[in-house]
Amino acid sequence: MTEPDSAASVPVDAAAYREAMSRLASAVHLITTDGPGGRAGFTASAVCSVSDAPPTLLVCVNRASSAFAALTRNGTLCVSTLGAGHETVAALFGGRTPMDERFAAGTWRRLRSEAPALTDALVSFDCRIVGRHAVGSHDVLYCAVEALAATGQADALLYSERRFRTLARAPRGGSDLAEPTRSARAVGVRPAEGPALTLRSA
Ligand SMILES: NC(=O)C1=CN([C@@H]2O[C@H](COP(=O)(O)OP(=O)(O)OC[C@H]3O[C@@H](n4cnc5c(N)ncnc54)[C@H](O)[C@@H]3O)[C@@H](O)[C@H]2O)C=CC1
Ligand SMILES: Cc1cc2nc3c(=O)[nH]c(=O)nc-3n(C[C@H](O)[C@H](O)[C@H](O)COP(=O)(O)O)c2cc1C
Repeated sequence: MTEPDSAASVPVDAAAYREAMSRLASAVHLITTDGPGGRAGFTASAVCSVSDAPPTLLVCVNRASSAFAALTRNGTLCVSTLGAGHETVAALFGGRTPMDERFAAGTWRRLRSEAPALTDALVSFDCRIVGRHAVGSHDVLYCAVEALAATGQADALLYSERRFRTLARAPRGGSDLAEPTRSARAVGVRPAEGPALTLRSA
C-alpha cells in the first residue's frame, strides 16, 4: 500500500464532487409523468439499468424538483432517451420553465401508462415505480419497465463537461438497433399495445 497522495486529492465537498462528476459523459433522458398528480417532467442523467429479470431501471430525482410530487403521486413515469437534435427540449426540461412550455417543445405518445413518451426518442421505457429510497437530496426511484418503444434514428445525445455533445451511431450492422434491413425486433417486455412490442430500426 502506498501513502495517500494529499497533493493530488481534494476535499470532497459538494462543489468538488460536482466538478468531478462534470467529467463523466452521460446519456440524457426526459423523465415524464401524467395522471392524478398532474403532468410533469425533467431532464435526467442519473438513470441506470438495475436488472433484466425483471427489467428494472433506476432514476435519481431531486426531491426539490417541481416534478417530484407528480412523479410520486402518479406512481408511473416514462424515460425517453434523447438524441442529436433534442438539445432544446433537454434544456427546457432542465428546469425553471413552466411545464406547458416544456411539453410544447416535443411530440408525445402514450405507451402503457399515462406518462408521455417522446415520439422521436432513441428509446422510451414506460415504467411503474416499484420502490423508492431517499439518499441525501435525492430519491432513488426503482422502476419496473412495462413497455418499450424505439423509433429515433439520430446519433446519441451525451452530457459532458456541462455541455451537450453527440455520439455518432455505430456503422450499419454494428448493432441490432442500427441494422436498417431488419424492420423490427421483438423484445421480451410487456408490449405497449398489440401482441408484440417492436423496436423499429428502419
Ligand atoms: N443528478 C442531478 O440531480 C443532476 C442535476 N443537475 C442540475 O442541472 C444544473 C446544471 O448542472 P451542470 O451544468 O452539469 O453543472 P453542475 O456543476 O451543477 O453539475 C456537474 C455535475 O455534477 C452532478 N450533479 C450536479 N448537481 C447534482 C446534484 N444536486 N446531485 C447529484 N449530482 C449532481 C451531475 O453529474 C452534473 O453533471 C444544476 O442545477 C445541477 O444541479 C445536472 C446534472 C445531474
Ligand atoms: C443534463 C442534465 C441532467 C440532469 N439530471 C438530473 C437528474 O438525473 N436528476 C435530477 O433530479 N435532476 C437532474 N437535472 C436537473 C433537472 O433537470 C431540473 O433542473 C431540476 O429537477 C429542477 O427543475 P424544476 O425547475 O422543474 O424544479 C439535470 C439537468 C440537466 C441539464
